[in-house]
Amino acid sequence: MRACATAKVVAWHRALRKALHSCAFLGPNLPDVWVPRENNTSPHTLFQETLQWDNGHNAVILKGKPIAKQIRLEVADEIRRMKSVIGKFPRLAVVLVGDRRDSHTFIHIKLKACDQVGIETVVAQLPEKCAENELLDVVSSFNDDKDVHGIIVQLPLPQHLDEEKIINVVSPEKDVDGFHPLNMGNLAIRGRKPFFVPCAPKGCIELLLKHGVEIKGKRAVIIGRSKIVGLPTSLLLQRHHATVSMLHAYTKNPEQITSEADIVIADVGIPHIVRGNWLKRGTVVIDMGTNQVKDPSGQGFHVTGDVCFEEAVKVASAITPVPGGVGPVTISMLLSNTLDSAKRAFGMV
Ligand SMILES: NC(=O)C1=CN([C@@H]2O[C@H](COP(=O)(O)OP(=O)(O)OC[C@H]3O[C@@H](n4cnc5c(N)ncnc54)[C@H](OP(=O)(O)O)[C@@H]3O)[C@@H](O)[C@H]2O)C=CC1
Ligand SMILES: Nc1nc(=O)c2c([nH]1)NC[C@@H]1CN(c3ccc(C(=O)N[C@@H](CCC(=O)O)C(=O)O)cc3)C=[N+]21
Repeated sequence: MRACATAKVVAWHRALRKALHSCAFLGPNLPDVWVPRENNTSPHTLFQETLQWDNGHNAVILKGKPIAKQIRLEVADEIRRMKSVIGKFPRLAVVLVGDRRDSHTFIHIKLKACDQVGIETVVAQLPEKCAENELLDVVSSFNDDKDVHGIIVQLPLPQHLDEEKIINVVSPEKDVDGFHPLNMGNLAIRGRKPFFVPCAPKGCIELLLKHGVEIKGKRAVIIGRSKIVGLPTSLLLQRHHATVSMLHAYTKNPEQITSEADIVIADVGIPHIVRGNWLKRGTVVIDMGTNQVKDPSGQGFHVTGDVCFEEAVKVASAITPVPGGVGPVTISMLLSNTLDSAKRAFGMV
């Protein structure tokens, strides 16, 4: 009886592997130099729009939405086949503490995207003043739940909670954010493969590659060194053989350093801190900033980047918009990481 059941499972897995064979891109994916997905049916020009100025300057607008959409279609397709062959699907656990309006917005975007591709979600919402042990227990219970394949703890956490302690408790094999020190450490060491690479940096590299921007040998400057974006982006760019400089709050004359860069990546969280005169003519600008600022009317909010787009677009050869640049690709990478995790749990890779 047991042998028969085992044979059936093996047959399922074989069938699923076969069914997935044509879609190689979503497996655990960190060669030393990360290549873009194989399903490259659309030339990168389809994702672009070029703005032309009277003085002959052109700037390509590096749109993220079409890239994000393509990834989502591919993820959805894999999940559909997974469901039909083995009757299983990925599940993501989302932990949200407190009531920050930006965290609520980001979680809403993530849950909606999961729903669209067939990833089931389970949300644990804790009050702002929750005890650290309460949060640790929630994370541990998701670690122990074999039907949960990915866990994210939305950051930042309220001040009284020790962020590092919480991140350390997330199982590295379910850490679809890629923030656990084991995953970050393996990303930092050349030749090693983390289970997961953080989503925003992955989105940034995907965007550059899909738009045909050469990284190897280029001078990249990252403004900001956070564990979510700046640090892992620097590690990924180094895997692609860029020469990377990191700028931070104590950097003197940042504009002088950025003006020597071929690629400038902003991850500060200060609206429009990067001005046109910080940039070399022809540079490529990736704006990771997603800052919610009040509308002039005082009624609502809108999202703006760390780069003064109106100035930068007149100098750069290519630039991401905010919104509609890296953000949507980041979300697609979360979907892709969650699918990878489920495939690993189901023995599909
Ligand atoms: N598009 C996407 O997918 C994502 C976007 N974001 C966005 O990125 C932005 C940054 O977020 P996050 O990384 O979490 O922020 P953090 O606050 O964690 O990090 C900000 C970084 O900016 C540096 N910094 C602060 N002030 C200056 C300054 N005047 N000059 C140079 N560097 C400075 C800090 O330096 P120091 O280390 O010295 O303090 C720090 O390293 C936010 O707008 C966020 O919403 C975040 C994640 C994903
Ligand atoms: N554990 C954890 N993981 C994260 O990945 C994480 C986090 N905490 N805390 C906050 C930051 C921020 N972040 C973004 C995700 C999507 C957009 C995004 O989709 N932006 C849209 C617009 C968003 C809007 O309209 O508000 C865009 O740029 O077009 C932006 C930013 C992930 N983060």
